Amino acid sequence: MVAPGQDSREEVIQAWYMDDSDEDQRLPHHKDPKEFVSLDQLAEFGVLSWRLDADNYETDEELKKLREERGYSYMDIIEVCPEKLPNYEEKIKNFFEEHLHTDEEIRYCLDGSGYFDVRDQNDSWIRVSVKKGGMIVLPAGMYHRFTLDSDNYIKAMRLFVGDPVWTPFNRPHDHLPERMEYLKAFVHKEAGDHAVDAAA
Ligand SMILES: CSCCC(=O)/C(O)=C/O
Ligand SMILES: [Fe+2]
Repeated sequence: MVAPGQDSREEVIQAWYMDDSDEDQRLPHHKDPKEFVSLDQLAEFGVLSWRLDADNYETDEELKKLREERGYSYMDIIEVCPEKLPNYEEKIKNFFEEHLHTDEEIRYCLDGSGYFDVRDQNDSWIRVSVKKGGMIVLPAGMYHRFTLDSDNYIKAMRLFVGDPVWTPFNRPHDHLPERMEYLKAFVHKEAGDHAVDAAA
């Protein structure tokens, strides 16, 4: 049930600052006290989010429109669990290495759940919990990582503009043009704003 004025995305996507403990990566890792991050704050770092009808993704007009608008021509479905994912242990390890891509990472959770961790502008980790119906876009050039949560299962749609490139560039890869573009657009943007203000 969504209260008036409440954003229904928050039922399936939540974000918070992480603690520094080395405990099991699949635990929530909240700070004490908890420090939540709103979906609007995430959007300031370039992380976009939607809530869609995961039970009817094959016929969903909203998904179709979104794909057309954003040019997401490619789609496949990945299930992350030992029975379904070849080289499961190696993949799980690689997903949790901090990395970036030179394209957007677009994931739509069709079932299960997982954590996408992203860096804020001060390099602190924000944990983004995505459940069934939640779709997120991480911008090209943003450092991030992925882990299953303690339910140990996610089924996700992967979308891409054109032929998919999954290559992860593990940190540090700060010299890549996409990294520099990301910093300019979402991290150093205030410096750019001040320069514009000063010039006005
Ligand atoms: C839930 S999709 C698996 C994670 C993944 O594809 C990726 O690139 C994480 O950064
Ligand atoms: Fe990734």
